[in-house]
Amino acid sequence: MSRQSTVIAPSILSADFARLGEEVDNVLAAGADWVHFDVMDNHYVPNLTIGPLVCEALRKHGVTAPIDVHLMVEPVDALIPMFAKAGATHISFHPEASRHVHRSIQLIRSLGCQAGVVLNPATPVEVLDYILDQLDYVLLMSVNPGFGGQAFIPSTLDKLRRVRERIDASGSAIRLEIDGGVKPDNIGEIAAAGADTFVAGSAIFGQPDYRDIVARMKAAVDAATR
Ligand SMILES: O=C(CO)[C@@H](O)[C@H](O)COP(=O)(O)O
Repeated sequence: MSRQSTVIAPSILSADFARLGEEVDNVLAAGADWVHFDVMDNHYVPNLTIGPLVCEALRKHGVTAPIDVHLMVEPVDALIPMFAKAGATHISFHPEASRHVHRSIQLIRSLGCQAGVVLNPATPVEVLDYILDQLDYVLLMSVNPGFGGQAFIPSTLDKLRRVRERIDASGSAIRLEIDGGVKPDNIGEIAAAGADTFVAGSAIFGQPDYRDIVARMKAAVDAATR
């Protein structure tokens, strides 16, 4: 398996927004690798969150870590340049929300960002067939998008294995990211099924000790993949 290095990407959806800069500083100082930035439009998903201004504010605050923007919006193309300008390093979108998926991927890459597509729990993996060679990462949703704090959908494990097979067969360094219901007690089996990049919101934010929870997650991944 051509697994990439382990990345823990806390979803700021579960952070205290009144203290966002401090929350992000603390979680990065605790050993997290990326900032996962959930953008919801109350149209593609039934919730409304944050936009490029907040991404830019984190950069101005001094955040230098990768910012992994997950667009849960429809349509997607107009927001891509705005997030690239605001400091996003990674931008992913849902294929159902773009009329021209290949074009949206090319747009992300043309702006110097890493491009990902996001598969909902009911989106078939075959959607990757004609775009995998254009992607830097695939994000599998293990909950229905729109809210933090939901339970991991178990059938995602089989889907992870199927996507991992496709990535390995491609021979390319494509990351496999998982998002939704990731906790210290299931991250090991999720890693064993093929994920290397782990989004976790409610499991991290709100915990008394970010360093402890991030370390426990990384240790569980190591134990499951060594
Ligand atoms: O994109 C989403 C939800 O749509 C996720 O990023 C969640 O925010 C993850 O939260 P937890 O399931 O880890 O609490």
